[in-house]
Amino acid sequence: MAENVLHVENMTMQFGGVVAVNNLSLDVNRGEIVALIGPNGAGKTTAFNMITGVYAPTNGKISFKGEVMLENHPQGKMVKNYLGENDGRYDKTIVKTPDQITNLGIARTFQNIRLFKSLTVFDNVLIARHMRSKANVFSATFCLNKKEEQENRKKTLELLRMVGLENEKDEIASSLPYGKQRRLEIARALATEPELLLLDEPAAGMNPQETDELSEFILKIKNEFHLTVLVIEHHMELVMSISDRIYVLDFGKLIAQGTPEVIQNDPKVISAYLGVQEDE
Ligand SMILES: Nc1ncnc2c1ncn2[C@@H]1O[C@H](COP(=O)(O)OP(=O)(O)OP(=O)(O)O)[C@@H](O)[C@H]1O
Repeated sequence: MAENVLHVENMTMQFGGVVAVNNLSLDVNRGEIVALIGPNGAGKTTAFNMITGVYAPTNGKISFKGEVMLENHPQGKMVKNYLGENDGRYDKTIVKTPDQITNLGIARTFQNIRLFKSLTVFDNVLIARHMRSKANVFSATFCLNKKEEQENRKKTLELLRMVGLENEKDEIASSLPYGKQRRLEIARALATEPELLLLDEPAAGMNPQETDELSEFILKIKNEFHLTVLVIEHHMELVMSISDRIYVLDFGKLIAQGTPEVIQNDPKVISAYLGVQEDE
């Protein structure tokens, strides 16, 4: 039987009077690539922000590898103002910071590339490794744990080799072409040794050749790093070519789920996208 890695249950995020994500449930099993798609403003990034601890959900529960990782229910003013479903179903408040979630084995990239632009490719990845290892930036700077730092540097180089950025290791991050900056951002996420990788619009801003290379790259790192992947993407060709299963959000609500074939032919999905321009 498939081993569940991520289980999202009745997750709702309400900002004031806006229900950005409305009672979303989804599962991602070990080794799968699952896509979360939907028109602009459907709530995809908000869903990622809850899973990675950026926002505490207003209501609902999220488990990672069978253990409850986050749980919440309407509190304070929201008790009266809650517009979502399943009110009263959850009674615990379990919160985690993004760092704690990274340490559990979940890493993400962002819609807008977030690199240390003036640092080298090597240092960008090395800093990300410090998130995971006992040595922090302070102890690394002052060489407090030489052996561990040597190991970090070795692993950083190995990772750059695996993602095809070894030749660019001494280049300044901002000088890389766009496609390679995206690859570096993914390498930084991999440096924290995740089991679950969340990619937020990895093909945004890429040309067709870069997008094709990205599809291959995602499949390659999935296999080489034994990853489970949840990806938000507007680029339908990429989504359909790499995903095992797809969830579709519209106005915060799940409107369809299934294999790429099922989703492509679902009238609800087609109508949600009608008139909506695809971001390339
Ligand atoms: N911090 C916030 N405060 C208030 N409203 C927010 C906040 N973040 C998101 N929203 C609203 O929640 C809704 C969902 O936004 P979200 O960015 O999650 O959509 P998305 O599907 O990722 O869109 P896109 O494809 O354009 O990136 C939108 O109506 C947005 O304006």
